[in-house]
Amino acid sequence: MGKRLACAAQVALPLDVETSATPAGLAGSDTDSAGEASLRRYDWTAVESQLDRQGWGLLPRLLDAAQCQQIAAMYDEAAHFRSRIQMQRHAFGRGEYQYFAYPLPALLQALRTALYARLQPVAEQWRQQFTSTAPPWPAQHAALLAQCHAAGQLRPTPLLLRYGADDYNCLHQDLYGALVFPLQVIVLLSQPGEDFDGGELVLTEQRPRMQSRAQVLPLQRGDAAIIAVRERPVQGTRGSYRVQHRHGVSTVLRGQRHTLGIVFHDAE
Ligand SMILES: O=C(O)CCC(=O)C(=O)O
Ligand SMILES: [Fe+2]
Repeated sequence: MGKRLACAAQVALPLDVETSATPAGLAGSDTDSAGEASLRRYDWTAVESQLDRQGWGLLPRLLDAAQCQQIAAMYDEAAHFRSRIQMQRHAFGRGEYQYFAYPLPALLQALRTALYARLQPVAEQWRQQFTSTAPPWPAQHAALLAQCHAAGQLRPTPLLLRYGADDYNCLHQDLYGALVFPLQVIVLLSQPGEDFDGGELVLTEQRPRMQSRAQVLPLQRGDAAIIAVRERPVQGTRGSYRVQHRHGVSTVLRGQRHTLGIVFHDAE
């Protein structure tokens, strides 16, 4: 099971409930180009500058209401998933989520591939700013997955989360192994104020020797948040330094909230 770095310390790894069946996912090149087409309408220079300045960026209405509904409904179809995690059992919070199995549903596969291609230049710029000795991030997501698989990170990380009243998600980082692509995407599938109240996505940032700052991300149904997985570089007077990030969800006060999480590296 992958490592999810919880509130302050690394916690015990959750036990997977393996599911045997796999869904019939269609991930053809037509779907992949549809994924690219849906991203073309965004101003990526603006998104990149949001990511650099605040560690998160927004893609308003990445999915329409029907697509949100379609993905949220998968939660009850066990064949889509490889494991189910009850957050309370692992002190991750309260509520539950499921990891998708390969092959991913076509829409999700297309989004993961197309989003990676758009985010790779940001990751690459961050890598260079960190003056890291790590190798460059490959341009294609398939090449990143090949690297993950060679490193023993074989299991798909995209997940579907379901929260009811009183559920919440502790501050954490989605690491899952040594190979960590620095950006991830969270799509809100439910409408705040209608489907649920409360349940805000929170991102904290911690600068060296400073107290943590919290940012609440303003999401509507279908909006995607791109967030830093672990850290981002900030330019200081004497070179770049690392700002640490964690994310979580405040308590849901009423109703039901679904989110789709897209992590680009696979899990140990
Ligand atoms: O439900 C949310 O908004 C957060 C989901 C999450 O932690 C993730 O996708 O990694
Ligand atoms: Fe997460």
